[in-house]
Amino acid sequence: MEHVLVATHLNVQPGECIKVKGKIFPEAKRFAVNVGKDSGNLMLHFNPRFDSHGDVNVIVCNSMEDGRWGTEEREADFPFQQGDKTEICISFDTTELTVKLAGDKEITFPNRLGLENIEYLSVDGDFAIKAIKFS
Ligand SMILES: C=CCO[C@@H]1O[C@H](CO)[C@@H](O[C@@H]2O[C@H](CO)[C@H](O)[C@H](OCc3cn(-c4n[nH]c(N)n4)nn3)[C@H]2O)[C@H](O)[C@H]1NC(C)=O
Repeated sequence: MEHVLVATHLNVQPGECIKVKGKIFPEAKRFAVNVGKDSGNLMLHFNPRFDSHGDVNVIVCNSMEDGRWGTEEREADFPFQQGDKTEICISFDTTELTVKLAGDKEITFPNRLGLENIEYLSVDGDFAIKAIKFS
């Protein structure tokens, strides 16, 4: 699994926002943004799929605990286009994560791991990162 970016020791607190700006490859099949404690403990695996694992234009969200995937949640909205620039903003509190997307779309996902901060961020797949911003 190739990572486009891995960042650690971030200590992002509840209410703060992790902004990931970039460009989706023209022939993108999938990309993913992962946040959590480390690569095996993810509060959120945010995985837009253009055509991957049999999913077409679906956002798959999941968590991972000690290397084991949790139960997937699939989102109806798909505000992504291959070849487009996009920006996602991830924030969290003790109960849930919020992902702000283009077009004022918002997706929430339960904070299943109950983590109190985000130390780890990784981005992988068909996505060219332009900027990462913590605010
Ligand atoms: C229907 C058959 C059994 O269910 C399927 O089981 C697959 C394997 O677990 C599920 O795909 C995984 O879903 C995980 C989230 O729940 C992850 O998205 C996992 O991908 C991990 C991954 C791949 N990559 C990657 N980087 N670069 C590329 N090409 N791939 N990086 N991380 C995917 O391989 C897939 O989402 C799931 N589909 C359904 C409908 O449940």
